[in-house]
Amino acid sequence: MSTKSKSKSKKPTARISTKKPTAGTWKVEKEEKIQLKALAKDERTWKIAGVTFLVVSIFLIISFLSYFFTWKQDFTQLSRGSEILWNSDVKVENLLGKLGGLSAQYFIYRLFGVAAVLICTFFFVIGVNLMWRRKVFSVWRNLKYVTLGMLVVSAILAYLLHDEEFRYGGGVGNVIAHWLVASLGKIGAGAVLALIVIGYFIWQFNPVFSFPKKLKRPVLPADEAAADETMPGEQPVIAVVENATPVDTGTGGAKLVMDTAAEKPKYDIRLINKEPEVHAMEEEEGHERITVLKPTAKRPEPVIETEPEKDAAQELAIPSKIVSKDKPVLDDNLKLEINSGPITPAQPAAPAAEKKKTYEPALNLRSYKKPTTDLLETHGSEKVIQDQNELENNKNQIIQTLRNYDIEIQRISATVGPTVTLYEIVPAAGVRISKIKNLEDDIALSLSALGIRIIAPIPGRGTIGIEVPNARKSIVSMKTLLASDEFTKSTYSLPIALGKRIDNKNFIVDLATMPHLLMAGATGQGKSVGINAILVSLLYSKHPSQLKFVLVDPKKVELSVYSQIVNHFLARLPNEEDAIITDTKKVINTLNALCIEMDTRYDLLKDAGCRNIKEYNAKFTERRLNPEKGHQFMPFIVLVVDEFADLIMTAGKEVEMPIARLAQLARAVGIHLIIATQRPSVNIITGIIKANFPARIAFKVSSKIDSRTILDAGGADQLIGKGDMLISLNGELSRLQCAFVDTPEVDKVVDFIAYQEGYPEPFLLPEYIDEKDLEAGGDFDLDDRDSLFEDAAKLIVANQIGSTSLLQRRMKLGYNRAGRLMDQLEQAGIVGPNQGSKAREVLIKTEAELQQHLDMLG
Ligand SMILES: Nc1ncnc2c1ncn2[C@@H]1O[C@H](COP(=O)(O)OP(=O)(O)OP(=O)(O)O)[C@@H](O)[C@H]1O
Repeated sequence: MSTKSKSKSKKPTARISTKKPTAGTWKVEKEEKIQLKALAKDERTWKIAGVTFLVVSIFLIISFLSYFFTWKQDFTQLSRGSEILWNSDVKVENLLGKLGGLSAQYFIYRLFGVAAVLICTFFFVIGVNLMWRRKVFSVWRNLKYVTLGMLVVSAILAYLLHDEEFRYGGGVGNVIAHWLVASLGKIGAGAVLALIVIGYFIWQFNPVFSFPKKLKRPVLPADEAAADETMPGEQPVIAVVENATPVDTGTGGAKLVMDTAAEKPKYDIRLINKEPEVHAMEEEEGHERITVLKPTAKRPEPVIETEPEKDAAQELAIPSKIVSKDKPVLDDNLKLEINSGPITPAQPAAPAAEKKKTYEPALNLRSYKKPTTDLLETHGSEKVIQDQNELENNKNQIIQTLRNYDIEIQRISATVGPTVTLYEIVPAAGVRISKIKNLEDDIALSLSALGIRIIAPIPGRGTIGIEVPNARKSIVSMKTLLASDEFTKSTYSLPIALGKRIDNKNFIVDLATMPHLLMAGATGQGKSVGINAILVSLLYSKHPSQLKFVLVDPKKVELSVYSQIVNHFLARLPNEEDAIITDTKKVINTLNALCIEMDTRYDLLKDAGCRNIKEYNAKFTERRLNPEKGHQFMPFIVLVVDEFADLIMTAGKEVEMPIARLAQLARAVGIHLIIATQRPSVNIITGIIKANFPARIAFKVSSKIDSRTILDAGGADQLIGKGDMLISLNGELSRLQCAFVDTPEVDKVVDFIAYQEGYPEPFLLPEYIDEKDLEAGGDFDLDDRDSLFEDAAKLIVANQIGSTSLLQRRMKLGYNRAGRLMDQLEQAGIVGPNQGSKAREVLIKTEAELQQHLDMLG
């Protein structure tokens, strides 16, 4: 079903009684239903409900808190129950009056005691979710915790404080505690409650229990030290080295020589809050490993204390213990036992293996769940229909037709696919293949079937193939492909389930290796379904932190459904409202912004010494790249352009050039392109585009020329439509039946994702300002400074590097804007002139000086 038909079906429908209605009643009934439905859908209704829940939660918390102070005075009155509400003579002290007092008395005294305050969070969570109309917090999880928490806490408080005047555990707590004491005795009940608390803490915090033991060999590999470049807000890593002999290296750092020959450890070494550069060096004779530790300047310099054993102390350049100024100094008699267990609560001395905790990009949307296959439909029976008569008839006709042209065959076999059957023939010796190929039309005519395609020869098989459409075709459901082991267990970076081959094997490929895809097909032949199949595959396999889409949809309807997941999976330009781009001018800006993103990513890769996004992300997740230097986890970016012809017609080179540039270079940095067009003519799929899109898909096209344009081969004109397609990949042409995913299914998948918590905003692409607009701006006028001028000046002065790419990276700017800022900084006398490939000189040395300078500029 196309989107157009979908929009029709989405209109609210009124259920109309089949009884013949009288004119008056019929109208009222219909209107009422529509109004109620509309009311439920109206966002204001949701907001009002949300505010109501929030008010209830605030009401309860205030009345509960007040109750803790006023219960004594109010108790007798409140015990009379709701009757006091109507009795104006009754006065209570609770801040929220009689209703507040009654609610508090009910929840606290009758039910859960102090633990009743947890119930307020439940109303709060529902209120917030309703207000924002999405799952900001998980109601189900909250309900679990609140219920369990109230039961356990009330029971514990009732058990511990049963003699108190105030009912800390409430009625429910008392009942549970009494029952436990009656069943298990006082000690048994206490033990059970303690067990629940301890169990909860173990479950929640998973503490490490281990006996103090001596480590066999020192552990401080280079990559662990690199991992010490902690993420902002994290605990500094504590490295523990034992059994080491520190020796002066003369490099300003220190060398720790691990002496495995020593019977007992010479030194216990502990580094706290260090930021070392660690280099693993070659083994030395008699020593197991050498590690050079060199503190860097940025963090507080460690104070070094020495506690060598006996006279070895004199040889040492560095001490056996290094502690930071702002951390508590460790006990002088450091013992190895300290290593194996937690040292102090503030300094989690994790064992070496645990210390190397990797950065998990998915953790910032921790509760995100990938869509499940039950959201999708199974279309038709899925079974390939083998009609024996049809097979026999076709076989005989093929043999007969070929015989008419004096072509004898040795053998014929058939493979029945979802849409076509492949007859493979082995011709008799001496028959020229080109002869069979030339007879394509005649064979088609005599088989009186559309869509005959002759493959002569089938590469690698030494046979000639004749594909004949099946009389009854089966639909390949997306659901089957996504549920298949090939898909669920695939290790691909960007797995896409495209469809089934003629031999019914699932065709699942990695978009990351393709690395870009060109799609063509006449209208109504399955292109939109194909694009949806690709997008849905990716949505099923990737977490929002790993993938972002840039969607270009000049037709405005095809991809609009994905706008709901803008904060999960979409990228957009800063200051743009719509993430789905429909306007040609914005497409140009977006493509150029992607080029900037590509360049920035290349800079980061270069800085990290990585060749591609995979290596880079691996290094980043191992915490070997410093986010303070602009490094960040790179999600894949997939650009989808639904109607490329429209763009090329209106914008020509302005669109073609950035697309070609991206197609040439963007693969290594994880940017992949999917470009679709209805009109695969040479002025649209130009040489330069074609050269950079090695993977191409053709649905049915209207002419052989179109087929040649897209595939460099005929055949696409003979496809039978409805998702029948040819894919040219790595120089090989395969016929597939594209997976079918209907628009309502896509809706469901998108809803499933949209309902979950997303990021606060879409992934932002760098800003791109058209050079033409810049030129129009003319010379820099100090009164007309860029809004980021001051920030840029501060950044440059703080770093003392006059580099445009620094501005680009740290301020997430496009090249043009960063360049313009740099020019303005030059004209303001903050940096010197351009020095080619070298960074500009920074003329102002301190922040104070800069402030003065800026004040002077006014
Ligand atoms: N893989 C498929 N399996 C079965 N039927 C399909 C498949 N793909 C498309 N169809 C059928 O063909 C119809 C048209 O497909 P689709 O909307 O994808 O065409 P299109 O090429 O995008 O057309 P347009 O360019 O006009 O939007 C679908 O509504 C569906 O009925």
